[in-house]
Amino acid sequence: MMDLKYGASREKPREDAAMKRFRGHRVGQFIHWGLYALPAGRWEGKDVEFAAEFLPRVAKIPQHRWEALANDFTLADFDAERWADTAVALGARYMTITTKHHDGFCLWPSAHTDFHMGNTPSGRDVLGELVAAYEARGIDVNFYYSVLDWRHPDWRFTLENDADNLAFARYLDFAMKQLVELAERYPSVKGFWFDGTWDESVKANGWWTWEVERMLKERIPGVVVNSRLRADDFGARHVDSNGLLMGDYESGYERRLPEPWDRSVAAHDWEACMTIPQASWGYHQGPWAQSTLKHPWDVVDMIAHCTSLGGNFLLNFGPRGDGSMAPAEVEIARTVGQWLGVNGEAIYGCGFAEGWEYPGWGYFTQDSSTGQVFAVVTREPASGRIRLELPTGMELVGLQLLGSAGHPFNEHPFKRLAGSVFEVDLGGATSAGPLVFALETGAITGPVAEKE
Ligand SMILES: COc1ccc([C@@H]2N[C@@H](C)[C@@H](O)[C@H]2O)cc1
Repeated sequence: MMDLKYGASREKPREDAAMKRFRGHRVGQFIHWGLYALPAGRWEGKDVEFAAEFLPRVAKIPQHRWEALANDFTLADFDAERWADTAVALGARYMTITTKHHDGFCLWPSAHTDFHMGNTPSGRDVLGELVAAYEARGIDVNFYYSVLDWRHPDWRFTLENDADNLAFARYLDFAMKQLVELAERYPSVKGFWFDGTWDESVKANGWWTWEVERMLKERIPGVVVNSRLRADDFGARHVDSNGLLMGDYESGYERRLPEPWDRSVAAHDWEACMTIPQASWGYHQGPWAQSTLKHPWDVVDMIAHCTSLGGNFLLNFGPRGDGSMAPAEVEIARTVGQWLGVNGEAIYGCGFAEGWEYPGWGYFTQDSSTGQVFAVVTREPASGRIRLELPTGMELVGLQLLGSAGHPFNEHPFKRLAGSVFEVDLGGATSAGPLVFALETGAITGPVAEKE
């Protein structure tokens, strides 16, 4: 083991109440909102087929023209209560909001820059309104903060000379001041989600990332910080040079999930974040994005995939430039939330089902406190039957389709094929979307058909 000053602060996952709460949430609402929602992927009449929040870079928009968008950021249709209602509709237990994205615009009236909500027509404190609205509904709020800042004169991608080092030191000081400001202004925030930390300049300053984590945890006890913030003494990111996870959960899964399904992922806490269109986090009005929206059942599959490996799933919403939520995204939220309303007991507070192999037709999840195992069938076989392989020595006593309220176990037809292998006939099971069964199991006691 190397002697690291700025490596991981712990070898094992956190087991305190705040981390257990975050872990049990399983489903979160990501929100990307900023000036980029105004052009929404279109500039000078042309659709730019790239993530909407990258427009100033991809379309090479002069800084003064990008900054002028602040004058159009009127929040005419922004209503934090309605945003929070979409999180309730989705069944999200936490929300992560972009306080500042790569363009440097701040959704709060920061004292450390002039590029913020205070210098827009409404002057409203968007973060303050969101924290109040979400927490009034019992939904935790986390802050996304981009360390990368395209606008700040002291930002550097690389550090080529002493002048770069001096400038970047000023930048890190500015960013630290903004993070202290966020912690002081919004002390009820439950987590920080850092992005924009891949450049050489940040990797060469692992000490600063270590200091940010320390400062936040000192000011907000229990606060949860993602691994993406962290670099160690040698610039190793997410996982330090001794192979230990930094931060409180691994946050490398962006628009992808662990494929193939791999139980080793369940060794630590992690979260995957996902767009609803194929590849834009900010609202993109063009058919390039709007023709690629995910189906609610694909979102359900992703939620169950993450839960089955002990991870959280953060689904992104990109509100429009006027502050309204995109209707198509709200509709997806509602459908997923209705499914969670019936089947959420297989997701919330659940995780990896130790001893159960990946079944192929969906996922096994296990309630972390009761031990109850669930079968989430997201890819129903054409045969209409699923093969249920229990851990060796166990047998299926009965199973209950969630949502079939009050029906006893063994309501559903199944038969033993051999040993701990059973077949369940899904025929006739009706439910809106993927089926979920609660499994009643027991140890094999009597003689059974020989092992297959
Ligand atoms: C270099 O490729 C990327 C891809 C996505 C990002 C940002 N991370 C996501 C969570 C969004 O904020 C996206 O803008 C940054 C750089």
